[in-house]
Amino acid sequence: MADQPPAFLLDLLKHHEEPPPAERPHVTLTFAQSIDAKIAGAGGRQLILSGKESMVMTHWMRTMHDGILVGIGTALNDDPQLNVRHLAPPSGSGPHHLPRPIIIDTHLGLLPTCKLLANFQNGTGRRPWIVCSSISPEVEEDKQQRKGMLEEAGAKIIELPLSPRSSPPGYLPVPLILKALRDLGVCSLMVEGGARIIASFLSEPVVDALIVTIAPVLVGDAGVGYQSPTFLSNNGELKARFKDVHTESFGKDTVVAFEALP
Ligand SMILES: NC(=O)C1=CN([C@@H]2O[C@H](COP(=O)(O)OP(=O)(O)OC[C@H]3O[C@@H](n4cnc5c(N)ncnc54)[C@H](OP(=O)(O)O)[C@@H]3O)[C@@H](O)[C@H]2O)C=CC1
Ligand SMILES: Nc1nc(O)c(N)c(N[C@@H]2O[C@H](COP(=O)(O)O)[C@@H](O)[C@H]2O)n1
Repeated sequence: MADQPPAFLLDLLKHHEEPPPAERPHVTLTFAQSIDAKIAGAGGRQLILSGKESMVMTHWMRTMHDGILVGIGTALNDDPQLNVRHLAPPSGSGPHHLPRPIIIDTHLGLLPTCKLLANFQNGTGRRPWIVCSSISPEVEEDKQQRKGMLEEAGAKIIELPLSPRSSPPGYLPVPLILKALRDLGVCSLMVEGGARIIASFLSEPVVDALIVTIAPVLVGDAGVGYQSPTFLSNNGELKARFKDVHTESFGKDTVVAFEALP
């Protein structure tokens, strides 16, 4: 097994050597999809779409980011670990860098028994950060209680104000999430999904690199896809927001990498 990330990742993410903008980290959006653009099965059933080789690529990518973000839908459905266990331990130097797990969880529905917290408790994972909407302790006793339980299990809770202008309504605004993470020292962020998080990040001009693993399978209409907003230029024509910069086979999968257009 290679002892460093694939060359295309080193090249695509070399902007990480530069400081990120003041208002957000460098952002990489990445996920695996079927050829019919599904990221999960019927009813959201988790699908292991990536083969071993592309999964190893994804774990190398995880080592290259300060933080790794998923939405609460993914955290509850998949109970992910977001670690780098598919990589062989490095020879010589210390262990691989582990990204900080970050969960976007408006209402604090994450289970204190989830694997991310268990891994932190047993010393194999970093302390998870949970981003939620501001709590009014007097009127939201239940949420305040859940906050206490999650903190007791090891989580750090980051509260952000929900704005009436939040888009979509009721969701934590992506720019606000990114500013908070940047202020906490996260300079590079890997966003893994799921469907709603992908749609939200695609609708803001905040994604620097987009890396999609395409598995040669058809999931069918019952599977879960993601929405990709349409952007039109002033004369009403479709406006490209990304340019494809690299395509590579990893085992049976195809990985396509894009860079944001200025
Ligand atoms: N193939 C792949 O690579 C991947 C597949 N998946 C799959 O995706 C599915 C989960 O996707 P989904 O159910 O959409 O859940 P998500 O993981 O996308 O989480 C979405 C939830 O996050 C909260 N949220 C708060 N602010 C925002 C915001 N600005 N934008 C979006 N969400 C926000 C909302 O919760 P609330 O309603 O509580 O406010 C929302 O419902 C699973 O089936 C999983 O297996 C997931 C990751 C990768
Ligand atoms: N790269 C990739 N390929 C797939 O086939 C997937 N289903 C995912 N899912 C993402 O990885 C998370 C699971 O991570 P762990 O294996 O538990 O470390 C899952 O929650 C999705 O974010 N990714």
